[in-house]
Amino acid sequence: MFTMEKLTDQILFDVIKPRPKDSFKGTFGKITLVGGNKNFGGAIIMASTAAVCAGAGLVTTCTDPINASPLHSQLPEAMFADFNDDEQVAKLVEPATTVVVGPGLGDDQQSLHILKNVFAHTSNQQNVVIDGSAITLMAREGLSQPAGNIIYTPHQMEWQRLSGIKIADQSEERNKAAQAKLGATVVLKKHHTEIYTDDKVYQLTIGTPAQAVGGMGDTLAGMVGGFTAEFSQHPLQAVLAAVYAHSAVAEQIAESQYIVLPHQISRALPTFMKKMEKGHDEDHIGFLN
Ligand SMILES: NC(=O)C1=CN([C@@H]2O[C@H](COP(=O)(O)OP(=O)(O)OC[C@H]3O[C@@H](n4cnc5c(N)ncnc54)[C@H](OP(=O)(O)O)[C@@H]3O)[C@@H](O)[C@H]2O)[C@@H](O)CC1
Ligand SMILES: Nc1ncnc2c1ncn2[C@@H]1O[C@H](COP(=O)(O)OP(=O)(O)O)[C@@H](O)[C@H]1O
Ligand SMILES: [Mg+2]
Repeated sequence: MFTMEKLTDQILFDVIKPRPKDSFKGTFGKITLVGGNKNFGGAIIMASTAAVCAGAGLVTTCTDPINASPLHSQLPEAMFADFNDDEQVAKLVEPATTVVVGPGLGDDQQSLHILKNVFAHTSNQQNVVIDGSAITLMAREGLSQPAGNIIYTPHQMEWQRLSGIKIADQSEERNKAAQAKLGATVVLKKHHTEIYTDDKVYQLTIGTPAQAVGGMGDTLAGMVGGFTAEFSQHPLQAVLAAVYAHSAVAEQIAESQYIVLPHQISRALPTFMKKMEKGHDEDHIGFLN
């Protein structure tokens, strides 16, 4: 048996620091997100919003062209590329600090083609966040894991598809063994999300059913992408901080709302992170206040 390490707000203070004065957007990483077919444009827009609001330096969204105007009307900070243009996607994937693939990608032949193209152009220097449809497609098609520091963000059914472990059988021990085989970080999303890494298993002890809303995981994928791009010196710490911040902000919003809209978490992030950069102080009664 492994003992899960419970995450605390310390992870936020460890990761979120004042920005160096001598910096520019390139200091905070480039992120390329790929997803959002004709039906699931919202997913990649939510992921991209999370990445921008988390503070990634430059954000590019590769998606179906039908999503270009909705993307820009919500988020002019993001650049757009057509996810069907293999060459352009390759050019955007290669230099990225972090690639996020899967939110709303879909699971048809076009989605599979796009995923294979992305996987062919990642490298070991990059963080690659694999979410949603990309996990489902990998499992169904038996695709090899691409190069990179791989971070999977499955919900329990996606993890069942990827690991072969039925939801009812997803024990810490079995999950850890499956993670070790993959050699990747696995963020197993649920109430009290678990993060499986090479060395340790971490557990989130915050989070609320007010988060059980479509798009909540898309938002997390964008935050994990944003944090790993921005805080790229410590990619694992960045993943843990993103998971923690996602639910900490949600809890704060849920104090006055029955449900939390995923984009509200993203929009609250700049203010939340400003509080975190100050670290603990004597007035620190709880960062939620
Ligand atoms: N606005 C948008 O554009 C949105 C786009 N989205 C995009 O849609 C794509 C498909 O993703 P997906 O998660 O919706 O579907 P899929 O992978 O088939 O899994 C669902 C199946 O698994 C089952 N299930 C069992 N346990 C579960 C658990 N703990 N958590 C979740 N599911 C669980 C579940 O059971 P049921 O709920 O039916 O009882 C059902 O049978 C993906 O690319 C995503 O990014 C969404 O983010 C929504 C907003
Ligand atoms: N009851 C709950 N308590 C805490 N967190 C939850 C709860 N239900 C869902 N979540 C969170 O919401 C997110 C759902 O992810 P996912 O199913 O991939 O959503 P989507 O694909 O619709 O964006 C995860 O981060 C999960 O931990
Ligand atoms: Mg999801």
